[in-house]
Amino acid sequence: MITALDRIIEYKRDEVAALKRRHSASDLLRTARTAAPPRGFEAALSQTVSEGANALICELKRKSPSAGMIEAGADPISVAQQYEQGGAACLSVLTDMPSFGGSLDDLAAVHNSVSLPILRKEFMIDTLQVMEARAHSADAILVILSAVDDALASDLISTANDLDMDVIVEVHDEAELERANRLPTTLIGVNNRDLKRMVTDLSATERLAPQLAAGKTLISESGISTPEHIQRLRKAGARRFLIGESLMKSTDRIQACKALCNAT
Ligand SMILES: O=C(O)c1ccccc1NCC(=O)[C@H](O)[C@H](O)COP(=O)(O)O
Repeated sequence: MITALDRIIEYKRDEVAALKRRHSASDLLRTARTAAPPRGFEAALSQTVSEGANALICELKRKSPSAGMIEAGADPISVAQQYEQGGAACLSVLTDMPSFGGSLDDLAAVHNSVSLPILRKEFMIDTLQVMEARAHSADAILVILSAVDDALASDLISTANDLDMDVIVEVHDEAELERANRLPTTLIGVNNRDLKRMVTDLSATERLAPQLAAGKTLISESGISTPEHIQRLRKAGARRFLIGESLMKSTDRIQACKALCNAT
């Protein structure tokens, strides 16, 4: 069965080939090393949790394969500022255009309008994309284990770490979590979205949370929209949450963020 992720990875190969035609690794590395210093993504999450709040990573997401159009004309600056005012610990900016309507311009605009650390949410299949992320001031990247083998995952992680960026390794099931537990990084995102059936089910976090290795930190991702969802996921041990669609659709993003930040 061909999933939405398979389709995305297919065109990502063309995008990466075009990126390689435009830039050499040494050019991108040079630009990456002169970008604004990383803001400390993982540290900001931990700081928020240590202060007793839920650490939200709030996402700019104009559309998606599962939801279709969410908000085509969303202004990245006002969305990011609303998230910041609502108490977000960090932001996530989708930079994929064909499926999510995002871009690197969004990343730059958000970076310039708020002081929160930012995840470049992209489908990483080459270390050049990591350098490109840092060159555009991203503070963290996502490594989706369904899309890469362990060798590539390790390369992506070490490239990010060399540039002082943090990494979320994303898993969907037990087999991917076993791989994530062996990788040299702390943050593990359990994605509640089943990419085959295109449905979200918070029980993914509940099932996988106890299987995180010692020293790993859980982030629950996708399908979170209410304080009751947060309360349920907190019972499974989650304190860090990646939330996109429900906040993008909210008519009052600031209040929606605050309610999720403070849910116990
Ligand atoms: O959101 C999708 O439809 C999707 C499809 C294929 C690959 C990835 C997809 N989403 C990326 C994400 O991980 C979410 O944007 C993120 O976890 C936030 O989820 P949500 O709060 O449900 O928007």
